[in-house]
Amino acid sequence: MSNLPLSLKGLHRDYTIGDGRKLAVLKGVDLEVQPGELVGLLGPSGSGKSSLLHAVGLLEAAPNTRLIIDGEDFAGANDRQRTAARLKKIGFVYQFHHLLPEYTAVGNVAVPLRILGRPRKESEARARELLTALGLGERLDHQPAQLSGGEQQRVAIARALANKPRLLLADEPTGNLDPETSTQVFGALKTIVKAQGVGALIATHNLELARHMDRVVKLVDGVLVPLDVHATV
Ligand SMILES: Nc1ncnc2c1ncn2[C@@H]1O[C@H](COP(=O)(O)OP(=O)(O)OP(=O)(O)O)[C@@H](O)[C@H]1O
Repeated sequence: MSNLPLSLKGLHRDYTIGDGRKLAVLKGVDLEVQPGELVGLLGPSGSGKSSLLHAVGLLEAAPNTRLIIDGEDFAGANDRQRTAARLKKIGFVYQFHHLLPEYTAVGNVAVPLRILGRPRKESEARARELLTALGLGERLDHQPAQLSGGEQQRVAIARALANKPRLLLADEPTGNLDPETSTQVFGALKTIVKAQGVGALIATHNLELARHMDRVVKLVDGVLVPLDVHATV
C-alpha cells in the first residue's frame, strides 16, 4: 500500500441539480502527491477544484474511489473516521484565514494540537517554532487584528502545519494578498513544506504562483491533465 501523502484513483463527483438531473463534475480523477512536493491545481471557475479538495480533504465520502492518504484508504470511511483523520493527517489553508480574533498568533496555531489533547506547553512550543520558521518570531503574541494580511496568512499556514500533517490542502492561499506579499507568503509555505516533507495540493487561478510549484495539473472536462506552466504565456 502506498505511503505517499496522497494517492487517488478514479474519483467521481456528481451533483443532483434542481430537476433531478445529474451534473457530472469529476469524471475519474487520478493524482499522486509525493512528500515535499507542491502540486498546483488549476482549472476555470466551476471546473471542480473545490469539489476535488473537499473529497481529498475527507469533508465528504468518496465511495468507489481509491483514496489513500499516508497509507490509509479512506474510500469506505465513515464520518467519524474521516473527522479523526482530518485532524491528524491533513492541514487546510483557505483564502481567508479564519483565525480566532481573541487568540494570539501562538494561541491560534496551538488550537489544533489542543484539540488533539496535547499539553498546552508542548502545543505552544510547537506553535512558536513554526511561527518563527515562517518569519513571525517577533509577532508571537499579536492578535490577528494587530497583524498584516500576509502575516495573518502565515499564521494560518502555521496552524495548518501544527499537527505535522502528511498532506496540506490549500484553496487560493494567497488569493486576497497583493502580488509581492503573495510571493513572500508562498515562499514561506514552500520552504516549510519542503523542510517537513509534507505533500501539498494548492488550488489557484494565479498562473504566476503556479510557476513556483513543482508540478501543475489542470481540471479539464472532469479529469486532470498535466500542464507545463513555463510554456504558457
Ligand atoms: N452542492 C452543489 N450542488 C450542485 N452543484 C454544485 C454543488 N457544488 C458545486 N456544484 C457545481 O459543481 C461545479 C464545480 O464546482 P466547484 O466549486 O468544485 O468548482 P471550482 O473549480 O472550485 O470553482 P471556483 O474556481 O469558482 O471556486 C460547478 O458547476 C458548481 O456549480
